Amino acid sequence: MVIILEMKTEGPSAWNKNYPVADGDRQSPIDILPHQARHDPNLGPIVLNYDRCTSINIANNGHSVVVEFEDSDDRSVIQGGPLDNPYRLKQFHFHWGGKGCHGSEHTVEGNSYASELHLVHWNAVKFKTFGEAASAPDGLAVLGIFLETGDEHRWLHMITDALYTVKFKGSVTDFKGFNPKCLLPSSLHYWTYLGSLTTPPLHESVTWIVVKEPMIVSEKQLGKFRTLVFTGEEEDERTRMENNFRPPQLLKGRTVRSSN
Ligand SMILES: COc1cccc(N2C=Cc3cc(S(N)(=O)=O)sc3S2(=O)=O)c1
Ligand SMILES: [Zn+2]
Repeated sequence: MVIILEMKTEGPSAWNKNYPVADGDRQSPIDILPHQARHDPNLGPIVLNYDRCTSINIANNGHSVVVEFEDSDDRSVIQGGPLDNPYRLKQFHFHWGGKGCHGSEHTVEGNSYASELHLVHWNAVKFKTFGEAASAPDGLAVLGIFLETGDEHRWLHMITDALYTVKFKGSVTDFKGFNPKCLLPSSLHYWTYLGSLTTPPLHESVTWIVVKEPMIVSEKQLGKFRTLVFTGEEEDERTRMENNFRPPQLLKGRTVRSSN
């Protein structure tokens, strides 16, 4: 008798088995309804001080491609908007779909974008380490930027040209001198709400700041993200890295505020 144990990696709908917080009251992402967002005149502009940021490496962590930053001091921070103090840039990564499909995590009136960039920052004023901040209600601030397909993005090639070096899960290569400010759209008007990490451990520790204006990238540039694989080089399988997004979660009475 042959017993075949199919060890399928379980998707977002099964996360609540190992992470009960998946069914919590402030989960992310969400569907944003602009007309139901509360315009809050007290919400100031987002201020990004990235001029002295220090990128370290680019990696494939088996879920996404991540660029890590030096965060031992306040050399690159986000502040203003809904934040009470500066939050340090730790890393950024992307979520995307399959060919021709959409892959953003947040949606706007039920509409997805092709992809979504997350710039992850932590509250080093209140917490000693990123790990401590990542599990505290006011520990993280993630700036979300939608990616829409259109013309080629003039600076995104600096990332897509490096993707072949991190094709496999667990690969890391040097990635110095990159400033993510070059990826931002011209306007930083935003929606903000209290939410969570969108992948396990799904900690409800994120003040989300979702920028309204998408950055425009070409289909060709986006296609390069799909040359990555979820699997390690030593594994037999080569599972294309795509559709690494969590679908929208219940709002559960939360208010989304709009900068204007
Ligand atoms: C102890 O907590 C830790 C320690 C190390 C890493 C993480 N993370 C895991 C998932 C995750 C998901 C993010 S998203 N898509 O909402 O922007 S950001 C992020 S993380 O903070 O890097 C948490
Ligand atoms: Zn993310």
